[in-house]
Parts: sequence; structure tokens; C-alpha cells
Amino acid sequence: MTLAIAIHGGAGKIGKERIGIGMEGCQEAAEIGKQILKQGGTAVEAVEAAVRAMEDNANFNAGTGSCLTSEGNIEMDAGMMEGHTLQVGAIAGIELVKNPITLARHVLRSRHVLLIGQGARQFAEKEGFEFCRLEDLLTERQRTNWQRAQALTAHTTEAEDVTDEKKHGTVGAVAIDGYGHLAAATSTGGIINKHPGRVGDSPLVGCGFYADKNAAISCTGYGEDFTRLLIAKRVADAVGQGKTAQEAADEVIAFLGTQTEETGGLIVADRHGNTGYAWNSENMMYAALQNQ
Ligand SMILES: NC(=O)C[C@H](N)C(=O)O
Repeated sequence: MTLAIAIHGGAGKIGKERIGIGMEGCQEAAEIGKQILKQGGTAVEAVEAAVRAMEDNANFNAGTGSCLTSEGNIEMDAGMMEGHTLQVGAIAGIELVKNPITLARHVLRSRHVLLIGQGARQFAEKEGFEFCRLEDLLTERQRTNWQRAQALTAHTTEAEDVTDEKKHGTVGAVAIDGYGHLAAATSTGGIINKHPGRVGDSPLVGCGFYADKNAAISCTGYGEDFTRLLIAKRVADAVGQGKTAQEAADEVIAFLGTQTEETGGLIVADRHGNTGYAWNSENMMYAALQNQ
């Protein structure tokens, strides 16, 4: 049985020096996930651990390093799906939690699919999560990005169009384990300067992530478009119709390009242990590992 894991760390217009750092972070996370798979762990365990590593890496826009809302707060989204059970767990607008993906995994084991804001916080308390301070999640880089965005917003109505950083750094993982089961996970701080309460594609099943018995997908990009176009589910359907992971990735990103000028990317794993990636932004940070 082929074990496989793929990671992304966001797509966009990413400077050379940041690409190197980002690719390294993806590679480290892929190694963590691969070790779990090799030791007989499940795809869900592998994608959770890989995404946690990315959330803890301050270079990515998820967990520590998340971007700020227009009011200077951090509201994070995360989602996870297990392919063979179609179980879903997602969290939107969560504050002061270091690893939203782990909270999403707790939701996956509950009778619910998606919890938001205050209720998500109550759930986290009940599940024994510890809360951190805003300063524990906030990095100097995101503070600077936000200040720049705020300054520009004062002169434009297109608040979210003020920086190339806006599409960077959402993180995700897809994996297939030794039991032939697939899982997908995505975690993000969203887009910079977003309206309080704004929810993107990342915690929405079929949009920013999806997994079934054929494929697992994690997306990154302009969440509004990934949501209205149900991007992740389209990829799963293409694989279900016989496309390979790579063919499905290419096909759906090409479709995205016909529907919107906004850009993004995605990663896929299929039930044969193939991985695929595609993006139509300038670049995407990613890594993939297989173990025969
Ligand atoms: N960086 C990203 O991928 C952003 C995320 N898709 C969102 O719209 O919230």
C-alpha cells in the first residue's frame, strides 16, 4: 500500500526569500505526517499533526502568524474531513486558540460539522483547550502587513485589495494511510483586513477542503471564489470520474481561471497514493512525500 502526504503553505505572489522558507516549512510538516503514516497512524492523525506544525510555524497565515481583521483581531478558520466515513469537523471565527485544526478534529468526533465564534469557544473550553493571548498568535510581520493595509484602506474602498500578502500562507494537508483511507485538513487566519465575522472557504466542506473514498483535497486562495465554485468537491468528483490526482487538480484550477480573475491553488491525494497540485497564482508553497 502506498502511503502519501502532501502539504501546502499558501498560494499567491510570494517573494523569493519567503518561498524558500515556506517550502522548508512544508517539507518539515510533510516529514511529520509521513512518520505517523509509517508507524501505522491514520490519515486523520497525519494531516492533523502536519497542519499543527504549520500552525506553529510563524511564517504561515494559520495559528501563530495569522493575519488580522480590519479591527486588529485574529479570527481563525479550520476544517478537516475523513474520507471513508465522510465525517467532517470545522471551526470558524475562533479566537485565542493555538491550534484550530485540533479543535476541528474534536468537532469531527462530535455530532456536529461546523461550530462558529462564541459557541466554538465554549466547545473548546468543554474539551479542555487552553486559551492563549492575542500577542501569542500575532507576529511582527502580520502587524506590519496590517498597518500597511490600514493605511492604504484610508485611501481606497477596496480594503482587501491592498496587499499581495492577502492570499499567502493558508496551510493544508492531504494524506492516504496504510488502511487506504484518505483525509484532508485546512487551517487559516483568512485574508488580511477582513471584516470581523468574515468566513472564507477553509472551514467550509466542499469548498476549502474535502475527502471521500477516492480523493482528499485542500485549497488555498481567494476564499469567496473557492466557496461559490465549490472547488474542493469539484476535484473529488473529477477523481471519482476517473481522473488522476494531477489531472483533476489541473482541470479544476483551469476552471477556476475561467470563472474569476482571483487566483489560488490546491493539493490532492487519490486512493492509489498519487498526489497532485495546481495553482494559477504566481506560485504556491508545497511538499509531497510517498512511502511504498
Ligand atoms: N490564504 C488563503 O488561502 C485564504 C483563505 N482561502 C481564505 O479565503 O480565508
